[in-house]
Amino acid sequence: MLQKLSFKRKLTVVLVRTVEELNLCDALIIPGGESTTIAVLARVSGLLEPLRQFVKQKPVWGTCAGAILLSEAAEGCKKGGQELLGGISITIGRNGWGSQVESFEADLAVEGLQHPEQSFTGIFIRAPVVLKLSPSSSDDAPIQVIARLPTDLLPQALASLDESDPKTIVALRQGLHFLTTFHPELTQDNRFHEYFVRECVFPRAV
Ligand SMILES: NC(=O)CC[C@H](N)C(=O)O
Repeated sequence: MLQKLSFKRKLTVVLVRTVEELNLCDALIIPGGESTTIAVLARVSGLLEPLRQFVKQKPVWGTCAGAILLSEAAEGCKKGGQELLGGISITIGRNGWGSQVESFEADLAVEGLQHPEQSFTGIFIRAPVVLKLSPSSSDDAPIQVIARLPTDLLPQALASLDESDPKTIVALRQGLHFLTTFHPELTQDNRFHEYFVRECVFPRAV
């Protein structure tokens, strides 16, 4: 998705599996998958602490499981809890829309993307739900909501939610950090990738 974008500046994409590869990067996307597994693999490959340091300094976007790892607190974790990287001051709930069979797609209106008049197809696969926004100190960057799930599309169990409830938030940004609870990379639409690079990565690159 990133390689299909064209910017005036050069963008080099690296797959990160080691500390050496991480050290090559000015920004990082943590993909979806399974957040507990990603955390365990990060620990055994010696990446957990380097990732925590990276998150403190550089732009990071987490999609779905990646969004869980970027959250300061998570609910619905396996016994014994789960290691997180933190970076975004929210509490997130794993598998908040239900199991795999309750995965769904929804057309989202998103501000800040190119061609904002065109909706974006959000693909939600055992997606997490934003439970609480909790900026802990006045030093924290403000949390900016980028997209919400329209209340008429909410799963039955959540249908009565007020549209300003944090649970309707499906994309948000705090400073250099960005999360989507759905999977933009599973569409052919790279406007979220363009947004992340334009808004979070290039403005601070020297
Ligand atoms: N599509 C996904 O990334 C699913 C995330 C997964 N349910 C988790 O809790 O880690």
